[in-house]
Amino acid sequence: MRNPLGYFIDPERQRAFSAAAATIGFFVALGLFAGFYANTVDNIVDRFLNRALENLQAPVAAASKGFEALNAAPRNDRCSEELVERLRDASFLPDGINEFMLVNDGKVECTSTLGLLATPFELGTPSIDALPGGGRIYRFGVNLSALGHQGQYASIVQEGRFAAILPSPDMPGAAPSWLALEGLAWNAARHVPYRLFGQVDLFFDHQRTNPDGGHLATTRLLCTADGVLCATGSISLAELARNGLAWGLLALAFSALFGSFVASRFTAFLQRTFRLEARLMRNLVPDRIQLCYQPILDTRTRGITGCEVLARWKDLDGSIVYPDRFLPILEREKRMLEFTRMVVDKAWVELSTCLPPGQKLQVNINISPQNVPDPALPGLFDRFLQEPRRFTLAVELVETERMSFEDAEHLIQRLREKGIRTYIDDFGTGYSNLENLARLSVDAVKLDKSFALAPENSLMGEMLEFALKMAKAIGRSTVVEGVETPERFDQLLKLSVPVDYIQGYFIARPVDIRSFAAFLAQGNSWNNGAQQTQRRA
Ligand SMILES: Nc1nc2c(ncn2[C@@H]2O[C@@H]3COP(=O)(O)O[C@H]4[C@@H](O)[C@H](n5cnc6c(=O)[nH]c(N)nc65)O[C@@H]4COP(=O)(O)O[C@H]3[C@H]2O)c(=O)[nH]1
Repeated sequence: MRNPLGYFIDPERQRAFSAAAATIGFFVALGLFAGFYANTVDNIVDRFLNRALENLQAPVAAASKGFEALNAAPRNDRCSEELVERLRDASFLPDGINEFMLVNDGKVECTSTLGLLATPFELGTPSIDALPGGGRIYRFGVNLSALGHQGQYASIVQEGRFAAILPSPDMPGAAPSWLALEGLAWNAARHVPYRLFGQVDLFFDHQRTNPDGGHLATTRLLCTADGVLCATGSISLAELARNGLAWGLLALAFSALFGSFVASRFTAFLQRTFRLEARLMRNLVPDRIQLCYQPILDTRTRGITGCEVLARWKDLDGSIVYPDRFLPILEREKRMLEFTRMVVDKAWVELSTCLPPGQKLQVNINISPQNVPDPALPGLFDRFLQEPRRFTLAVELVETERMSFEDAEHLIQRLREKGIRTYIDDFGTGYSNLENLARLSVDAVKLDKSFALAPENSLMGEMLEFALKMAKAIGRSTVVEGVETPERFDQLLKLSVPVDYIQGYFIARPVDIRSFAAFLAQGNSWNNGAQQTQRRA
């Protein structure tokens, strides 16, 4: 079954996952910024509403007391010395910082500080807000210089005939441009709200659109516990966006940066976790090793007398990885003995169960130069050696500059004592040469496939016969690999120096154990290549 992790191997998919990670990173960062900004806005609104409420409480309390005292008296409809005195008394109540006055038909007739006015002061119609329940509120901003009060006052509130001037609530620091505020003193008993300052109707807008006082609403309301004082704040989203544009752009840029940072970390993580090396190291298990068997033809009997065991590794996505890619990694990670053990064990299981008991076969196993000095290596082949009637073993080793002659010769001797043959593989390439070959007492030489694959009249082609002669001269058996065509096959059989064994696609490609067993069962015989080719055609 395909391992789901195999999905992550493909670089295209890794890029897609990284792009998704970048998008998530971008939106998370943007969300955090937005959350932080919303929280900051929320805090600012709260701060101003609280401050507004705090600042309203003292003057409103004083005004209420004043109205109570004035309205308690029986006659209060016309100005008189006695009424002015009472206006003054109301003004001097504890915390009484207000100016009280008597208003008839929108005209101030007397005040606590000016007494009886010779000319009644017109409060003016535009300042009156009509409210549900019949209340009347004079809007702030009336110029009261004529009453002797310099500058602007926040509000004139009126109950019945009496009115009071409430100073603008003391707001330390101006509210931001995106926040409009309104303060009301709500006389619940009489259903009369006195608007004390701010933008008209915010309170009623809020009541209309947010009956439950929704937290995320663009208007917010804060009232004292007794419900008498309320401050309403309204947030202008357009103004807020304009105001926060620079921060917004910065947040976008930072979020994009963060997104690309997340993507780069995620890509690095995927590449680290799913690079071939990491995949192989985590999954070097027998189940992932696949073996192929390539037949080896004995030129004297023209029959298949042996096979080379060739390993592949099955990747997480089910694809097959060839030795040229995974062997260098296993060498680097010093896992070659473990790997060779798995190959030998698996080859034993497959060959001993799938081949008929009467089938005699030489099994050629590749080993790594890293295995050569390892004293544990010869012991790996014991199971094969217990069935000498079925299997003989040969170990193929490639010469490298890293391999010491002493170690190699020691291994060859130990293997020979156990009845195992040794082959020099890929002779003619890399580090291998005739001098080295003569010094090692191997049983056979496998000429590198580049000899057989070379065009007939090329230098390499000519060298093939020469290399065979030299190998024969020092008493080694010979194997020619890489025979792909009937012409090359025929040509090899006609050489003055006979080749002992032939291996290559012309005989058969490396195949799995079932196909190999079927191939052997056919009992093909290669009397000559042309005949074989015709038979196959
Ligand atoms: N073009 C062409 N190629 C042919 C022909 N006949 C065979 N070959 C290929 O040549 C390679 C022969 O194996 P090698 O020289 O031992 O070279 C092997 C061997 O050195 C190493 N190797 C394979 N399996 C193992 C293993 O289990 N252990 C170790 N240590 N090395 C292994 O990997 C090398 C490559 O193995 P493969 O990729 O299987 O490649 C194989 C085989 O598929 C042909 O007619 N034409």
